[in-house]
Amino acid sequence: MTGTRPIILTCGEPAGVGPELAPKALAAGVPFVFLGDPRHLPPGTRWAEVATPADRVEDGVLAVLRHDFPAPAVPGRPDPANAAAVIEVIARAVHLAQSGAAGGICTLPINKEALKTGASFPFPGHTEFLANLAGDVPVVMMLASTTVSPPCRVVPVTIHIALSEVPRALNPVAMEQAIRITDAALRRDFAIAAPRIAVAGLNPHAGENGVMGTEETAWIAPLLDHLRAEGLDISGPLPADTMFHAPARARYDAAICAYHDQALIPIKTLDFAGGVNVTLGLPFVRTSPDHGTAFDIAGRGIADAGSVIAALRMAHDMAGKR
Ligand SMILES: NC(=O)c1ccc[n+]([C@@H]2O[C@H](COP(=O)([O-])OP(=O)(O)OC[C@H]3O[C@@H](n4cnc5c(N)ncnc54)[C@H](O)[C@@H]3O)[C@@H](O)[C@H]2O)c1
Ligand SMILES: N[C@H](C(=O)O)[C@H](O)COP(=O)(O)O
Repeated sequence: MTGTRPIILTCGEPAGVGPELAPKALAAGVPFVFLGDPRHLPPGTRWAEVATPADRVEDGVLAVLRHDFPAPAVPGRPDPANAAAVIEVIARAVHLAQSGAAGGICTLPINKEALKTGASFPFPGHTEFLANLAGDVPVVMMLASTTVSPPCRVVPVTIHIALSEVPRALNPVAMEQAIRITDAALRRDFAIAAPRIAVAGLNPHAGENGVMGTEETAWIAPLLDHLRAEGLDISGPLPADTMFHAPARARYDAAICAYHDQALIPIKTLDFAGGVNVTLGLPFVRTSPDHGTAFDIAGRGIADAGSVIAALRMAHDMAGKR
């Protein structure tokens, strides 16, 4: 069965919290294989090398698909010499997922700056890199809570761009694409038969009828009317400040937001330890914890594994539905 194929857990930035979270993630209780350099794992980790994702290891032992890095990992201090290998690991995991050898991928955090400095990484994050590896397919980034009720699921239409560029990048084509991809993924991957989507405005009070900005009246509201006429269940444009408290969240399954922080502040505030980043629209399953490399605590063994555990379980669950 598809859902029983292991998930590939990519090592991410080895100077971050990724390598210490990998053995803790065994608590997820789903089959997965760590793809990275075993020399970066914390001392005392019980691990065994496997040749393919399907190979079995003893319970309580981390299965490792070996990818040798040129330099050791010093917690909190990314080495530019390792940047290219971090990128190779992601590409190798995608290949394993696309070939059918793995059920999907779950990515431990990368440090964008370290990859840019060390390997001229031309993408702002995994999301854009994965879309490129998949053949430049349109994707959206969704972050989903796993431990709060009603759930919080958010999709920023614009992702890793400067705030000053948001009004120009936010347009009807991008918003419609985000809504359609989200609607389809909620049906396919989250088993929601009739998804309810809420759309945030860009401006305070969703523009308050043009008094505080005109994007809502000029094109967001007409676009939503058009999609409603097609049968999509959409509310909005809504004032973003009042759409994330519990009674408001009970009225929708996912919130489409204008920009990164409008979307990610509510989810990371409500469920930092259980939030999952999932890329929708890819031909393979990809999830990730919601946090970054956490250089300030890396190597101390105190990083919370809740988010990566939730991400592995979600990837396994999604793979089973495909
Ligand atoms: N999926 C990804 O690859 C991903 C996701 C988010 C951020 N990042 C990258 O990570 C780097 C650092 O980003 P940041 O500092 O904004 O966010 P961060 O999530 O790394 O850290 C923010 C704060 O949360 C704490 N924290 C993070 N993860 C934790 C955990 N598992 N347990 C306990 N505390 C934890 C950190 O110690 C820090 O105080 C950046 O380069 C960013 O782009 C990558
Ligand atoms: N924007 C995400 C966040 O702040 O959590 C994060 O940078 C991860 O993005 P990728 O999955 O594209 O690396």
